[in-house]
Amino acid sequence: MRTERANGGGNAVRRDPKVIVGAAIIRDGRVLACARSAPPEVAGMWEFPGGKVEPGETEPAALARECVEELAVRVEIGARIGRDVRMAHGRSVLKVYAARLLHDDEPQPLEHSALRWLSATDLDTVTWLPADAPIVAALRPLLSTDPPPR
Ligand SMILES: Nc1nc2c([nH]c(=O)n2[C@H]2C[C@H](O)[C@@H](COP(=O)(O)OP(=O)(O)OP(=O)(O)O)O2)c(=O)[nH]1
Repeated sequence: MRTERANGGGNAVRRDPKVIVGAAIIRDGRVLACARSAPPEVAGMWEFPGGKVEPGETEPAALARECVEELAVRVEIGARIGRDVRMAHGRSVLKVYAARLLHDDEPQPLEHSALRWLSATDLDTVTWLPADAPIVAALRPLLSTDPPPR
């Protein structure tokens, strides 16, 4: 969907919403949650790794790039999780994809203040960014309800 806004001459111009992609990296029935370190308004809230899709970039390519930049991991991108989530009064849209780690890469918190692997029963123990709520709900059935391995 596109949004309409008037330009300086009073004509309507169409502007596509900015696409933000997130990766729900799942390993052993747990999803990787990342605590934002900035900006201050959302620091300490949890999200899926990802970011803005750059011009000319596909959504999976953007996710692969962001996972290297933020976590130093290589990932395979899978199916969409949940629906498109409109943010910022429709100026941006969040799209989350399932992902799995490749080559036994281990995520490093290069840009986040903390990382956690969450099972279905752990999902509500962190405060997610508000836009992530429908994604978290859609993710829950895909995760383990088992207690963590000892
Ligand atoms: N990565 C990510 N961003 C999310 C999620 N949920 C959510 O509301 N957002 C919002 C927070 C930010 O306003 C925006 C993503 O911006 P960002 O700053 O992480 O993106 P980026 O890495 O491309 O940013 P930049 O370096 O270009 O500034 O989307 C989520 O689960 N993952």
